[in-house]
Amino acid sequence: ENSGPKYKPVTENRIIENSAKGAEWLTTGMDYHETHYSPLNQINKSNIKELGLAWSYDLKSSRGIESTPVVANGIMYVTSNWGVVHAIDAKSGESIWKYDPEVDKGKWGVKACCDAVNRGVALSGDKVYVAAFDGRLIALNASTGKVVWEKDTFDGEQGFYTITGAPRIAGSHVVIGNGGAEYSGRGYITSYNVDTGKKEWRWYTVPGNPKEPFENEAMKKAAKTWDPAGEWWKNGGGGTVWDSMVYDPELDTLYIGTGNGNPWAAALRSPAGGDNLYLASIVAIDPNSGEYKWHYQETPGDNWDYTSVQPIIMADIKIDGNLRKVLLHAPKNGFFYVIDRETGKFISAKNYMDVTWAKGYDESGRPIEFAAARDTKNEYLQIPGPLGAHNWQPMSYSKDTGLVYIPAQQISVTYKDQMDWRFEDPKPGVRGSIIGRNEAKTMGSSSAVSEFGELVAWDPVSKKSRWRVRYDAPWNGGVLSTGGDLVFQGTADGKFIAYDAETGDKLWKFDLNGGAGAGAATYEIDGEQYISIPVGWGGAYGLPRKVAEQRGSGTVYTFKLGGKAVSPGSLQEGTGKLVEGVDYDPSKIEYGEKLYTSSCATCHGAPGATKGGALPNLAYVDKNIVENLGIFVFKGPFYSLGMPDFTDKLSQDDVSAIKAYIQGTADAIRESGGKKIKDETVH
Ligand SMILES: O=C(O)c1cc(C(=O)O)c2c(n1)C(=O)C(=O)c1cc(C(=O)O)[nH]c1-2
Ligand SMILES: [Ca+2]
Repeated sequence: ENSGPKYKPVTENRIIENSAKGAEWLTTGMDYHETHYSPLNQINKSNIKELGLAWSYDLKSSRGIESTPVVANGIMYVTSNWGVVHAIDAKSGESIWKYDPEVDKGKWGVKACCDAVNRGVALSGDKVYVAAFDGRLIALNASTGKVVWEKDTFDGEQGFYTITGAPRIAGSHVVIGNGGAEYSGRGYITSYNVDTGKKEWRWYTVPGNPKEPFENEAMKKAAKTWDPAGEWWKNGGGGTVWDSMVYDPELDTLYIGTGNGNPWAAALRSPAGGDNLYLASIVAIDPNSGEYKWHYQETPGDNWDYTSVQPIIMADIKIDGNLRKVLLHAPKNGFFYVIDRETGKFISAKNYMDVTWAKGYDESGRPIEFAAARDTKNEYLQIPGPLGAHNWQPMSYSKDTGLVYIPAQQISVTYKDQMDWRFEDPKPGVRGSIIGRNEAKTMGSSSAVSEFGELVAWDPVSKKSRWRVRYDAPWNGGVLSTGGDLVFQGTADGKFIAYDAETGDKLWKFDLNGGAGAGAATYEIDGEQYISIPVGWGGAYGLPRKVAEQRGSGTVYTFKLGGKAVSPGSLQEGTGKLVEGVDYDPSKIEYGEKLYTSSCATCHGAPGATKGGALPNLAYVDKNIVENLGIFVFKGPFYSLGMPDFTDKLSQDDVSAIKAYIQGTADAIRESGGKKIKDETVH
C-alpha cells in the first residue's frame, strides 16, 4: 500500500500546467499534445556522461513491453503483457502495488496478431485506467490498485477483437478502441464515464451492412465509398483503432487514428474500388456526443495494411508565417503529414522513407499512386511492407528544435492478392488462415531489399530531414526528446542511446538486457531528474526474431546523474543448436510446410530462418518438443501462456506432417552448412 502523501487527483488543469515544467509525466505522451517531449534540462549535453542507472524493476514478463511510463505523485504506472499494471515508487524503484487482470491467455492468445502487448495507462482524478487484452476497460484506485469499475468493451460485437492500446481521457470521458483487423472486426471506439464507468457512446469507423439502418450520417456517407459486392461487413471491414488517440481540451475534440482494411486486399473487400471510409484516416470526434466532426484519409482504399493508428502529436507551428494548430503524423505508409486540427484541412504530406506505392500527394491531399501497387495478378515489391515505415513506437516533437524524431524503418515485402480468398476459409498454405487470419494476400520474399532502421529528425515545415541515424536493424524503440537538447532512444540491438537533438551526434549509451521498443519518459523528484525506459523484446516483428544477442525479463530501467545501480542480467536462452534426430516421413514435408504456414509461421517464423525472438524458432528447440509436438499443439503446456489450441483445427496426421517439415528443414540447413533456406515470415 502507498504510505506516501495523499494522492493528488490528476485534473485537466494539472496536465496543462505540468507541460511548462515537466516535473511529472501525466499522459502516455507526457501531456495532451502527446509530444513525448519534456522541458526538463537538468540532464543535458554538458553532463550526459554522468548519467547512470538509478534503479531497475523486474516486470516478470517475457513478451514485448510497449508502454511509456506515466508518472504522477511520485508513482510510476507501467503496464506489461496482457494489461498487467505495476505501480512503482518512481524515486526508489520499489513496488507499490501490482494489478493483474488475469486474462484467460489460452483463450485470448490465438487472437493476438502481433504479441500480447499493452501500451499503457491513462490517469484521471484518483484513478488509473487500463484496457486488458480481453477487452475489459478497468478503472483502478491509483493509490491502492483496487478495482473501482470494469466494463466489457466487446459487448454485443461479433469480431475477433483484442486490446493492446492505452485508453485516453477526454474531459469526463475515458475512451478506448481495439485491434483485430487481420482477423475479423469492425473498428470502433467506446466512451465511458470516468467516475461510474457508464457507457456513453460507441463510434464505428466503417459502415455495417447497407441493408440495415446506418447508425449515423457519417456511416451513411461512408457506405457510398464501399462496393456492396465485397460484402465487407461479414468480415467487419477493419479500421480498428488499436493505438493512438489524442484529446485537445481547448477545441474539446478527440482525434483518432484508424486502421487497415479487412481483408487487406482492396480488390476483394470492395471490388469496384472506392476510398473505403474511414479506413486509414484521422477522424475528429466530439467526445461528448460521440459525433463525427471531420476526417482526413491518409491511404484511400487501403490495400497494404497501412494503418493510420500510429502516434499522433498535436503542435502549434508556424507555416507560411501563420501559427497553425496542427496534427503531426507519420503512419505506416511512409509519408509525414501535417493536418490542420481545427478544420481537418490537409497542409502537407511528404515521404520520410522510400515508398513504392505512391509518388506523392496532390494539393488536395490525395496520393498519386503507382498503378502496379494495385495489380491483382502480379507480385509487387511493397515498400514499406505491412510493418510500416513507422509502427506504434512513439515519435517525439521538440518545441526547442522544431523537429520530429521518428523511429523509422525499411521492411519490404512482395505481395499478391489471394483471389480465391473467402471469409473464414482455413487453407493449408495461406498464412495464418487456420488461426483465423483473413488477409487475402499471399506474401513472397520479405528480404528483396535490405532491412534497416533509422532515427529520422524531420522538419515538418520544410518537409525535409535535418539528420538521420542509420541502424543495421529495424524495429527500434520509441523516442523521448528533452529540454536538455537530448534525444533518447532504445534500440533493437539492446542499447539505450542519447543523441544531440540538433545534430544527431551520439553522446551516451547504456547496455540493456534485450532489445527495446517502448518510449522513455522523464520526471523530477526532490530536485533530481530521472529518465525511465521499460524494456522487453517482442511485438509483431519481435515474436519470431531478435536483433540483440541477449534477451531479458521485461525490465524498467531508470537513470539519473551519478546513478550507480547494478544492471540486471539476461535470461539463459536455448542451446541455439538445430534440432536433430526426430523420425519423420520425408514425403510429408511439402504438406507439412503448408500447414505450418497456416498455423505456426506468424508467431514462430519459418523453421531455421532465425534462432527465435520473443517466441522460439521451432528448428532450434529441444528434440522432445518436436518429437511430442502433438502434446504442445492440443491444449498443451504453453496454452496457459497464450499458445493457441489446435484441437479441431489440425489432425494427428497434420501434426506428423508439420514435424516432418520442421525436422526436414533443420536437416537440410545442417547439410547445407547452416545456410538459411527460407525467408522469414513478415508480420
Ligand atoms: O489491424 C489491427 O487491428 C492491428 C492490431 C495491432 C495490435 O493491436 O497490436 C497491430 C496491427 N494491426 C498491425 O498491423 C501491426 O503492425 C502491429 C504491430 C504491433 C505491435 O504491437 O508490435 N501491433 C500491431
Ligand atoms: Ca493491422
